[in-house]
Amino acid sequence: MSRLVVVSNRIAAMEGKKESAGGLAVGIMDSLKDAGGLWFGWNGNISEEELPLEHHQQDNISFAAFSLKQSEYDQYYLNFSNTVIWPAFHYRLDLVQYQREDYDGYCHVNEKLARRLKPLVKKDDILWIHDYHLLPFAAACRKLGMTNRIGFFLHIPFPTSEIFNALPPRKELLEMLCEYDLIGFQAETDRLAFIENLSLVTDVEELGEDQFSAYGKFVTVRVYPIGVEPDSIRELAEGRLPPKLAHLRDKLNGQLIISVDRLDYSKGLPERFQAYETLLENYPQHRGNIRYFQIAPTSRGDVQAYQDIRHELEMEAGRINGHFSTLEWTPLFYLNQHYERSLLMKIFRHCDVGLVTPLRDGMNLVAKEYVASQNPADPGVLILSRFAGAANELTSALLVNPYDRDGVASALDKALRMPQAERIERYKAMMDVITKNDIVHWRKSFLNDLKAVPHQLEPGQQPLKEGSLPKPA
Ligand SMILES: O=P(O)(O)OC[C@H]1O[C@H](O[C@H]2O[C@H](CO)[C@@H](O)[C@H](O)[C@H]2O)[C@H](O)[C@@H](O)[C@@H]1O
Ligand SMILES: O=c1ccn([C@@H]2O[C@H](COP(=O)(O)OP(=O)(O)O)[C@@H](O)[C@H]2O)c(=O)[nH]1
Repeated sequence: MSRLVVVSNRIAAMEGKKESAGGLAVGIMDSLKDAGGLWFGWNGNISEEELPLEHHQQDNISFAAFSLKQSEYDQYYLNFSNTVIWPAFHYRLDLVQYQREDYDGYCHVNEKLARRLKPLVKKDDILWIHDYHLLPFAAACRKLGMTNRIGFFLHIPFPTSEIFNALPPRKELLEMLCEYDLIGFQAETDRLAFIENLSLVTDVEELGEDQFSAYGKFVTVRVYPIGVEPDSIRELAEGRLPPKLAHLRDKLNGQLIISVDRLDYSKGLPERFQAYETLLENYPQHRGNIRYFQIAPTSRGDVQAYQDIRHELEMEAGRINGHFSTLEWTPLFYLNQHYERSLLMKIFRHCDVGLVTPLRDGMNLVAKEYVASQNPADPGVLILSRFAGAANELTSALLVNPYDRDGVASALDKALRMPQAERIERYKAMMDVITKNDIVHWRKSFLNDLKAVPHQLEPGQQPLKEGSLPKPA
């Protein structure tokens, strides 16, 4: 029987390791728990020695984890993935710092990982590759003669051509992506942007619904919005708050606003703090009666732009508290630390407003988790950015433009005053979508399609010739 092999840069923490805060690891873990299989990815360690893969079994999931050399971590992860692709794909060309050797290092790591994975893969295994670190992975596998079905899911947005054209290796990246049998995106806008970009660099023949031929390859391109596990979130959320937090909850009178994000410039944190400040300025009746908690664990702290955003936020939080605090009241709690996900779901349930306002986001699982954690009889209100993938599904949230601080302040005021009947109605509409498009639906629809779509290498076809991956002209 064919096995599922998942490859992603970030994997869920193995026993005894620090948990990583990111939607990709959460989503894949939830999805693999059910299907079982092999999960191949980075163990988070740097080592100059070429260490054997770290193997570990957890229920029906086998983990195989590699470490990276310092130069690989720098070029593949920090520089090309997180200082070129991540900012560009989140529409921040001003933060892109491209160097040709980083792109070479990125392709080199992809080729090396494909070589390390190959001995673990059986002929009829199905490979599911995740996210922007691994755009060239299928091309690297094909070069090694691997004929398995290989699918790819992009967790972040795919930019339109005005942005994508600025990337020097844009043609090579698109050509390598066409080595996948199936490419999945979070939203229709991402899918359309990919097809538009592809059509600008090569002849694309439309073969049928969502199916294209380009560079002599068949590729199917569809949308699969990632979901959550609503039942397990509800169970976690219903559990008891740890005594210290329960005590704090009892002490805090008034309404609570919560935000949880990796500390990332794409999440719109300074803009959000300023919107909260506008709320306190323009709606003084809330002063002394509300508290805003921002949980923001450090992420990618070795990248300069992430250090800059951290300093900016510290200053903003200090400024707002300095301006509005009284002896009895602190308006903003900024917690720059990671919280266990099981605890977050309980915290969500006790908060009246979930404030999720990224400037761009592939999906944003926190938005779905906040809703799924609520008490159906007395739910809180979700305020959600129009620019998060989740806004395509959670249309009953209060949708806002995160750049419009007056608009966000007004939505906060509305949320804090919303009658129970309206909160219940909006919650029910969102739960219907969250339940229908849950994580099982995401996994099953992607994998069923991957098994059915036209395959790159039908029997008799020759794999790609040996040689290096295409380089920029
Ligand atoms: O692995 P890191 O560099 O520490 O970063 C954490 C993850 O961040 C990104 O998550 C995305 O995937 C989520 C689930 O699909 C989605 O909801 C969110 O909008 C995305 O930003 C990144 O894409 C992952 O690769 C990282 O592991
Ligand atoms: O301190 C934290 C912060 C976040 N998360 C989890 O990390 C994921 C973040 O995913 P999301 O899609 O919102 O954004 P990403 O970080 O992947 O861009 C969610 O499941 C959060 O519950 C967590 O467990 N602890």
